[in-house]
Amino acid sequence: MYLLLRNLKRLALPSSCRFISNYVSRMRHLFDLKENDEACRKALSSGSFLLFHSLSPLMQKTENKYTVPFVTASELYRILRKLGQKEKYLEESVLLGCTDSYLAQFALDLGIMEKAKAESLLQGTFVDLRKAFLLLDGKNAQMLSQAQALLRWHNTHLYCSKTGHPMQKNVSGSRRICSSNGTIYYPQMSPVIITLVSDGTRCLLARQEAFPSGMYSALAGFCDIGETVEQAVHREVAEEVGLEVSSSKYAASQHWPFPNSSLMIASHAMVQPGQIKITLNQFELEDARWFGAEELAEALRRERMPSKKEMGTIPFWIPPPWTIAHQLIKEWTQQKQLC
Ligand SMILES: NC(=O)C1=CN([C@@H]2O[C@H](COP(=O)(O)OP(=O)(O)OC[C@H]3O[C@@H](n4cnc5c(N)ncnc54)[C@H](O)[C@@H]3O)[C@@H](O)[C@H]2O)C=CC1
Ligand SMILES: [Mg+2]
Repeated sequence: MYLLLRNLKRLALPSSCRFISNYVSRMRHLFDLKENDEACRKALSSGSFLLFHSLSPLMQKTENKYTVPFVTASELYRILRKLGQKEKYLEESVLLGCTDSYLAQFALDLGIMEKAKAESLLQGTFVDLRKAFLLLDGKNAQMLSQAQALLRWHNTHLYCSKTGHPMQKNVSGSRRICSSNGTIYYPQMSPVIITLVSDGTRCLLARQEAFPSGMYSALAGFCDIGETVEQAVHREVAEEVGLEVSSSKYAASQHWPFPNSSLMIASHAMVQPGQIKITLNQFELEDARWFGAEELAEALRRERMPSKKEMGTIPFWIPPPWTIAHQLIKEWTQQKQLC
């Protein structure tokens, strides 16, 4: 009965597309591809693919612009053959989404193949994702973030953590199943808070030693088990800069692939009146400072990471426009300049 209902539901999908919005019908189509291995296998043969090598995405440069190409299935079959792989390798792909015309989009890592040969056949370069993020716009970066996080999760969950037996991925990559006892594992994300602390006239940005030179960002930190988002904001600000938050307000969220896969939950926070003395936690941060609206407005006007050659020394700069940190800084600065 269940199977009959499932099949009827699946059969009903294309005709129902006439009555519901494109978005809803695409989401139903994707749900079907995630749940149904046969449908997803079929979608692989007409889909398009973002390619990675050892988790570094393929990028192509045309004039001064970097793009992230989607390679068609037929082109990919041809390249796999030239790299000595069988067509079956396509099933290592993970499903990302689908186009407005229901063509499925996947990501595939060619890490077991020769990198230089793959780059030459694909006329592109596999670029470290952190570097790629500084060269791309928001839409491309968000797609790469999702793709790399999913590929990484599969790559690091080859065995069941309970039985030690190998796990198999379903065709879409929405889960892995233990070959011994059937336990299902789903891709995981860690909740991370990111908060822009303000004293009413300035806001606080900080940098870690590992950040690129000159870059400052909002305070961020992983949520502890058992904590609410508000508690995590309170604790992280106290831990990292020794200040006490009096209120915080949710702003937005963003998926972030580093160091594994995080859901960044962004907020604006205020400190207790008069509490503005920063006590830096030197295990976590290299520096933290208060910045005024003028200084931030200037940083927002700069499009990209400043070049050393142009500027002599690297001035203060903030994360790229599509990052949630940038969005928080922009919102705060716009609000201050309206006042
Ligand atoms: N998208 C954006 O605009 C921004 C994103 N971020 C991201 O926020 C994340 C968290 O920021 P941090 O200041 O590094 O966090 P953090 O302040 O919690 O410190 C990191 C330390 O937390 C510990 N930790 C606890 N749970 C962890 C987990 N699930 N995974 C890894 N480490 C864990 C580790 O000891 C690690 O060294 C980073 O991944 C960073 O890339 C940071 C700033 C801007
Ligand atoms: Mg932190």
